[in-house]
Amino acid sequence: MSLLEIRNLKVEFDTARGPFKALDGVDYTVDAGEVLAIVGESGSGKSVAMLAAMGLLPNTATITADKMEFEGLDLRTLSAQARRKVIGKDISMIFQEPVASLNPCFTVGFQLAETLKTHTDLSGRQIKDRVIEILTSVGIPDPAGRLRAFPHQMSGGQCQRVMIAMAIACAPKLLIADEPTTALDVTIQKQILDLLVKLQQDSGMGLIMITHDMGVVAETADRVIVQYQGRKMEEADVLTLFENPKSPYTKALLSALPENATGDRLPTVSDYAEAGGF
Ligand SMILES: Nc1ncnc2c1ncn2[C@@H]1O[C@H](COP(=O)(O)OP(=O)(O)OP(=O)(O)O)[C@@H](O)[C@H]1O
Repeated sequence: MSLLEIRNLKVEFDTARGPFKALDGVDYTVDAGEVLAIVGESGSGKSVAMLAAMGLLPNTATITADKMEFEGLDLRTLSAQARRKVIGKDISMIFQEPVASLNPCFTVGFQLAETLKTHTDLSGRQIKDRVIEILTSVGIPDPAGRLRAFPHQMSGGQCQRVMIAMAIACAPKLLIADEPTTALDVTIQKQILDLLVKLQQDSGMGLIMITHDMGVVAETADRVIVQYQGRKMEEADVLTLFENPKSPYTKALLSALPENATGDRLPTVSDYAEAGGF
């Protein structure tokens, strides 16, 4: 049984300008121990798909799917109470804006402890020990001292490490990382990616990496789904995708990498599109 299995997922938003189809019949499967990258340009529906699976879309969204299961548990029919037991514990998510994702009014230690209080039966002492242990595992120096730090007293890279710590605090079976390095400096990006891959390998959890960056795909993924305008263009293992891309859109994405620039300007995906798109 797959960890996450979604069939024919469709999401439509009710907007002031009428219905907007953000996702049109996409399938996703992730197994334990696997890294799936979902890649595509902004607006292709990468985040919407995962937010739909986690039940985090606003009620202007109409979600349908033939199947949406986590370890065989039907996510479509879960009550709010049952969902809270799964989301944040067995499935957790990190977002691209680490500083904005943390609450500025509470210390890092408090926020981490809250996650553990919500999802475990650990005592106060055990929670403190576990918080220090997790901060150590995500590479925060002087973790005991940092418990009392507020998010604004930490760098963007450190805040992202704290977000990762919160996400893995309850040893999730599936971690969804939505553009986790986009807001960070290039050197820090590499460190955070390496950390995520190490944590994934050590724990054997499934990891879904949402990204628009083919470099991130190459560094992390086992398998890749390429999305464009709410549809799946291609799915392949990472080597096949880079060596033998099938879809014109994947070829365009790869051709538009800066290292493939030949003229005096960087190529864009649309340079490779046929009239009317892909
Ligand atoms: N709450 C909403 N109401 C209306 N439209 C929405 C809503 N949330 C997302 N959308 C639209 O759905 C489409 C897909 O959005 P999504 O955030 O999944 O894109 P993405 O591929 O993750 O891109 P990005 O990397 O920019 O987040 C976009 O056109 C977006 O504007």
